[in-house]
Amino acid sequence: MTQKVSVLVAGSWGTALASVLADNGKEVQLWSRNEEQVVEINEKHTNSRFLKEISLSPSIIATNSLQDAVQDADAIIMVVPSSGMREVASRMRPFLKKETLIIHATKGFETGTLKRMTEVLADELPEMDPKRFVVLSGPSHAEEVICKMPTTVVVAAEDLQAAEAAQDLLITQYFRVYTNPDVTGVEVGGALKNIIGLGAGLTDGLDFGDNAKAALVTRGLAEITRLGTAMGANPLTFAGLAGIGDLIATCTSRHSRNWRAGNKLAKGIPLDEVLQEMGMVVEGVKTTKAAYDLASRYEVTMPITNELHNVLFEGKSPQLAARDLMGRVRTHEMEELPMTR
Ligand SMILES: NC(=O)c1ccc[n+]([C@@H]2O[C@H](COP(=O)([O-])OP(=O)(O)OC[C@H]3O[C@@H](n4cnc5c(N)ncnc54)[C@H](O)[C@@H]3O)[C@@H](O)[C@H]2O)c1
Ligand SMILES: O=P(O)(O)OC[C@H](O)CO
Repeated sequence: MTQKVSVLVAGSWGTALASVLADNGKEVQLWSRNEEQVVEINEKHTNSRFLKEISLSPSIIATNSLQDAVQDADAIIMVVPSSGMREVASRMRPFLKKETLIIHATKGFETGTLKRMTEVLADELPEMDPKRFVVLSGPSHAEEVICKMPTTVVVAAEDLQAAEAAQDLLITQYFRVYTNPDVTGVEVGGALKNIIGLGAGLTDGLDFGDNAKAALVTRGLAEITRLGTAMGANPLTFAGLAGIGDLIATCTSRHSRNWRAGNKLAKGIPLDEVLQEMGMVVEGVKTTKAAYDLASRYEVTMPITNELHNVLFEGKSPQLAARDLMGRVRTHEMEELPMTR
């Protein structure tokens, strides 16, 4: 029997994942709260606001009804920005079957609570087994996936069967899906790489050069690993797709919203104007604040996050932030490894 999969919501990434599912022969519903967008997807098979000039499979059915999208679904992929995860999860709860597989592909923490997205899902969907919540992450820009360009991602769940079920739903010739049991690591890696993506956009915008960007990515990975490990992640996860893989994509791609936002900040455009101009979610901004607070909660040193926080929210100039990063007290590369003289 054909599996029914619903994707919530019809932003860039949700639409690209709906497309992968349709190519994989699934019966796909794509939920949006925007009526005009639903009509456009069903009648013209386009989603022009998010993915210009792309024709979608006519088999993707858009709907405005959350009940229709949720009630008969074998699997639901949640791709709402982190700011909307709790609201959408709570609204779908009355219609949800216990057996439905819940996957999320959102990269961020909840503002205020600092919770990971599977923790927010566990709060709002208490009838569901949290071990079966799956997170999908990795280097995957919607603009390339929608064109069927070769892409690899990782799905993580505590329950291997749930991760494999997600893998089965999505794996295609051009979309290769790996499994990983480390939910915390995959969620933390996916969220924190956006901070470094913003920093890479700033670095490139200030013409700091390739050495500086390589340093940012490498030392960024060090602080992601430090916080992630303190939160319970396996450090090896950060050497994988949800860590270094996604850092490379976000810090080097012209598609990256975080890189583009950082690049605009380097031109002196104020943050609120940058976000307005982007018109798409830039998760790294809220994640910088969350990571700054998490670093304090877990007593972890995160100098890049700290300086980016000062640039975004305290009015510090990026040039001064870079100077202060370079001028930090001297240290050795692997803090955990003892040095001998
Ligand atoms: N775009 C990508 O290539 C990509 C790739 C991997 C992961 N992601 C992650 O996916 C998530 C979504 O990103 P995106 O790029 O698709 O965003 P987007 O800006 O393209 O679209 C977001 C959509 O969510 C809708 N929305 C926001 N709040 C909502 C709410 N409370 N209820 C219902 N709808 C709501 C908006 O109207 C919009 O349609 C982010 O966490 C992002 O980091 C994006
Ligand atoms: O466009 P960005 O910077 O939000 O990144 C999108 C994806 O997370 C890349 O894997």
